[in-house]
Amino acid sequence: MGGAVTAPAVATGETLVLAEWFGPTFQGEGPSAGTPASFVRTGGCNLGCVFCDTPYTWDGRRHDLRAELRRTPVADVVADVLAHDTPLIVITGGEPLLHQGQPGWDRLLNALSYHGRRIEVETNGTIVPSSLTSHRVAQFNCSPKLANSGEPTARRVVPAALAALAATNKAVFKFVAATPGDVDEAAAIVAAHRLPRDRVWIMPEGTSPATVLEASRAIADRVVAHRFRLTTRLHTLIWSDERRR
Ligand SMILES: Nc1nc2[nH]cc(C(=O)O)c2c(=O)[nH]1
Ligand code: SF4
Ligand SMILES: [Mg+2]
Repeated sequence: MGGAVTAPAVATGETLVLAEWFGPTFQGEGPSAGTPASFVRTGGCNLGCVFCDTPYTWDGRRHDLRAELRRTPVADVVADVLAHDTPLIVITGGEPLLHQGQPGWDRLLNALSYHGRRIEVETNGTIVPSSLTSHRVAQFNCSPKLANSGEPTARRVVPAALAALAATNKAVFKFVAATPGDVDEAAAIVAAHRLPRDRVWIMPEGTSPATVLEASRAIADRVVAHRFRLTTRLHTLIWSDERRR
């Protein structure tokens, strides 16, 4: 037990390093696309994909992370997103599961579910979810990265994490693809890790309406051929790469 010098948990614990939180908007990607949603975007990522659309959450070479990221009281974030009055809160990043184990993470999930919000977590599928995370999260939108990310296989495909996510029965698997070959590569990962095929979504790469449409046209036939599901990026079609949309 701590002695008299131990600070009470509330003084130090219930914060998270965040890039931004925003809403109301729509969930733009995956099975819940079109659902009114608010977003909490955490700081930091354990990967560095070449196509990343949020490098300001992790890339200190291109961005001033001391300006972009802030240690934020979770109570402030919860009050703001509840006021947006959306049924869905999407926690994204960066890689949000890096924040597991911090008191602020548990507090965020507990508070949002106490208030009846559906919680989705966008994750790159390389980190095992904790039992509290698995309990509170309604859906993991798990996006294993392909070779087109520029990351080596051993960093981007972590079998134990994929297995743990699949075992929650709350994961959908969303692969970012620009070419038919990317879709085949996704299919190989699905087969190798026995991911549930009826929960696989392919999403076009792109940060503008033109590039999202171009990628969609390039991959559509191959997505059908594999009998996978296709999602678009609604927010990108509408708002391009505007932040906080
Ligand atoms: N509208 C909207 N939907 C999203 N779905 C996943 C997002 C993300 O950045 O992870 C995202 C985002 O940034 N905006
Ligand atoms: S895993 Fe996601 S947030 Fe991290 S670098 Fe890749 S695309 Fe960006
Ligand atoms: Mg985004």
